Amino acid sequence: MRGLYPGRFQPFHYGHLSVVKWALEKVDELIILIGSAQESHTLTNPFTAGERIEMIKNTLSEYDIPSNRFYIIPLPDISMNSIWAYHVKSYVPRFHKVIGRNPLVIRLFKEAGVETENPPEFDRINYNSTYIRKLIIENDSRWKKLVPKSVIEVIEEIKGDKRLREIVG
Ligand SMILES: Nc1ncnc2c1ncn2[C@@H]1O[C@H](COP(=O)(O)OP(=O)(O)OP(=O)(O)O)[C@@H](O)[C@H]1O
Ligand SMILES: NC(=O)c1ccc[n+]([C@@H]2O[C@H](COP(=O)(O)O)[C@@H](O)[C@H]2O)c1
Repeated sequence: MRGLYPGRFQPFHYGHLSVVKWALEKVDELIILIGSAQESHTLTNPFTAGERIEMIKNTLSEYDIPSNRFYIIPLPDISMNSIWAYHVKSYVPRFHKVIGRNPLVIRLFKEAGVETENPPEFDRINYNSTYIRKLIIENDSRWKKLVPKSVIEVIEEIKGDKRLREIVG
């Protein structure tokens, strides 16, 4: 059984990691779909698809999750929501179930006849990328408590915190 977990992961945080661990108790393999792969250097999507791949791959390795249990696949958005689920299907290995809490994503896959499952919310107040980006912009180091060590390392290596502050102006 293979599952699909879509998200923007801007950045990948402990809530996302908890969803991945939760999903891997239900499926043999998980496809982590990095959506909006064409986006970067904006307030809501500061990191490139490649940077997000590094964050996720390094985190899963940090947590000893075997690499044969997951795929990390970036995918650009398309202009038609009505065919997005089919667009995803045509780019990734076959999957049996979609895991996620984004209502539009769930709706589009349900309409395409794909089974969906909602993971629980893991401390959504703190594990929330919008909040983490806000803390980074405000130069508030509490963001470092909300993401895995591997994510801090990637953000520091690419000077992603400085990038975000400069984008905001
Ligand atoms: N703390 C969490 N617990 C459970 N699910 C989460 C949590 N944070 C995000 N998710 C889910 O993970 C998927 C990808 O989320 P996403 O990358 O948009 O993170 P986010 O924290 O919601 O970011 P943003 O604030 O930038 O939208 C979505 O289905 C979202 O509902
Ligand atoms: N028309 C489309 O391309 C389309 C539709 C629905 C979701 N998506 C993508 O799926 C991802 C969902 O992730 P989030 O829950 O992080 O927003 C986003 O990258 C979003 O752009 C794309």
